[in-house]
Amino acid sequence: MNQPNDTDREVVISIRGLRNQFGSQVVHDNLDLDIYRGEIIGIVGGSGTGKSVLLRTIAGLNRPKAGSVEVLGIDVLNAHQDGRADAGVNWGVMFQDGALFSSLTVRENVEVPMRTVDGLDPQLRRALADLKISMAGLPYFAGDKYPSELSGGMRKRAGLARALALDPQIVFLDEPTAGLDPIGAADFDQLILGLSRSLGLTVFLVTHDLDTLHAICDRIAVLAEKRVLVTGTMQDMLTVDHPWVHEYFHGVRARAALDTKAAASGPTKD
Ligand SMILES: Nc1ncnc2c1ncn2[C@@H]1O[C@H](COP(=O)(O)OP(=O)(O)OP(=O)(O)O)[C@@H](O)[C@H]1O
Repeated sequence: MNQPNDTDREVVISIRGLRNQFGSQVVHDNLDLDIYRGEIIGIVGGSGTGKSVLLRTIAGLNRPKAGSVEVLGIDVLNAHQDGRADAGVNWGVMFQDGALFSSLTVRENVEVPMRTVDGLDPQLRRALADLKISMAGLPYFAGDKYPSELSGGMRKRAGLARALALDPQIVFLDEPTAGLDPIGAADFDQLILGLSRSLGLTVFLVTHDLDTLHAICDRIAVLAEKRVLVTGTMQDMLTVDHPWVHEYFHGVRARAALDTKAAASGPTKD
């Protein structure tokens, strides 16, 4: 279910024939996926279908058994060290709980990736970290706080600030709205949408959150049967004849998410 102009779009992540296996458990088998520049793609699938493993594989944190993963033209599985480093600075990862270093302040956490940049003046590094902290929607004083002093939502924003540290072209977000209240989740969605549109960021978003899919995702990729079963818009998903996909996009929670979206769009004209 490709969009009509998919062939004209720049592919920034290309996955072919991916196989991930742990012991006898095959998680992905012959998985293919293309991701386009500037899009927000939501990765959905039942529990254990390998959404996080896919994220980790693309980000070079998990070595697959077979297949190819190209990010921004670099073969990340076989790139020599320099090539891998080049690709690495072009993406940032935000894990579910922010995965911050507890012994460092938020600012110091955001500065960690920046320390890989040779010759960066410490004062400038600090100022850049403060910029990322405010881009992630945190108040100015958050930079001096330790992760334990922040709410869960603020920790996620701090994790996002760190993912943005090196001005990446792609960000990987693992269930960014999990554990947030509905208002906090909606705010986070809008933050991601704003960053993607203003910076041209490509966003790879693992989520279970139907509101997020409705609110900000340009495309959705469904993981099932060890591969990407289908990709397309939310509208496309409603027509997919597969038991899990049908239940997910037509179930009670899906209807509630549709109602939320309709309410957010305001009254329709007759
Ligand atoms: N390092 C690992 N070693 C062994 N098994 C693993 C490893 N990483 C993931 N798995 C297994 O791979 C499967 C897919 O895991 P993954 O975390 O990607 O699922 P998921 O789709 O993100 O699930 P959920 O929606 O519940 O978060 C699971 O059965 C998990 O136990």
